[in-house]
Amino acid sequence: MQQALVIENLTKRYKDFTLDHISFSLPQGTILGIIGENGSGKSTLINALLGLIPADYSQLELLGKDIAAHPNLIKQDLAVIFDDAGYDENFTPLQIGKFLSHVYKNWDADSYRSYLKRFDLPAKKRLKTFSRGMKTKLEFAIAFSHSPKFLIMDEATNGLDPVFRDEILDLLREFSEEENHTVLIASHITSDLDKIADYVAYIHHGRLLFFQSYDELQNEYGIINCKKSFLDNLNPEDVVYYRKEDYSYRVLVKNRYSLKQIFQDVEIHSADLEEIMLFYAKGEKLE
Ligand SMILES: Nc1ncnc2c1ncn2[C@@H]1O[C@H](COP(=O)(O)OP(=O)(O)OP(=O)(O)O)[C@@H](O)[C@H]1O
Repeated sequence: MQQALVIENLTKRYKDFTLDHISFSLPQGTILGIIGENGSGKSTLINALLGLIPADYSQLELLGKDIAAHPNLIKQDLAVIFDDAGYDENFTPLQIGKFLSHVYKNWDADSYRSYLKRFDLPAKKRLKTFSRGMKTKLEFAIAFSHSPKFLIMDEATNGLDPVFRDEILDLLREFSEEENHTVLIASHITSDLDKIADYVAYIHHGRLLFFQSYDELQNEYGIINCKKSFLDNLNPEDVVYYRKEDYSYRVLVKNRYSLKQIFQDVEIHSADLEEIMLFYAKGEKLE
C-alpha cells in the first residue's frame, strides 16, 4: 500500500517544549485522527510537516515527495483547514473564488458555487459579516473545490454546529473513499474521530504514545468495572491503567478477547477514544 505521509524522527524544540522523535506512516486513502491534550504538540506536528516551522527529521514525505524539495508541487494537491483561515475580511466568497482560480490549476468554479449553495453561504457578502462557523464552512467549500489529494485539518470542526459537523464527516468519508484521498484531522471532538478515523495518533507531552489502526484499538482495548479484589487478581501485563471511582474500579485492559475467555462472566466494554485518553492522562498503573 502506498504511503500518503511518512514521518521519521520529527523533532521540534522550543524553550519549554519538545516534540520528540515522532515517527509514523499513513497509508493513502485513510483518515488519521490526531488526539492529545491542550499543548501536547498536535499543531506543532502539523506546522512542522507542512514546513511552516523549521524542525529536524530524518525523513518527511507527503504524497511520496520530500516536502522541503517540492513545496509548490505539494501545495496543489494539499488542502489545509486551520481554526482561522486568515482571508482578508473585506473579500466576498465570490472574490476569493476568482483569486483561487489563478492559484489552483484544478480549481472547479462550478463545484465551488454548488458548495457555497449547499453550505448556505452568501457568495456576495464580505467575510467580516460571517460568523466563525460560516468562515469554516467557506474553508471546506474551498478545500473540496480544488481536488486535493490530501486534506489536513487542525481543530477545524470545533466551531461548527453538530448538524453541519455530521455533514462534514459524511463529506470526509466520501472524500477518502474516492480515489485514495487521505485526511489528517487533529481534533478535541473525539466522538467525531470515533466515527471516521481509520488510524489514531495520540500525542502526549510531545511524545507519540501510540499510532494504531482504529480497529486494532477496538479489538485490543476493553474496559472492566470491578472491585479491588478483582483488579488485584488481574495480570499486570493486561492492565493498561486503572481509575478508582467512588465504589469501584474502572480498568483499561489489553488483550480484551483473551481476557474474555478467562473471565467469561465479566463484562468487558469497548473503549472509545475519550475513555482511552482519560485513562492515559489520569489513570494509575498497577505496581
Ligand atoms: N512559537 C512558539 N514558541 C515557543 N513555544 C511554542 C511555540 N508554539 C508552540 N509552543 C509550545 O509548544 C507546545 C505545544 O503546542 P501546540 O500548539 O502544538 O499544542 P496542541 O496540542 O496543538 O494544543 P491545543 O490542543 O491547545 O491546540 C505548547 O507548550 C506551546 O506553548
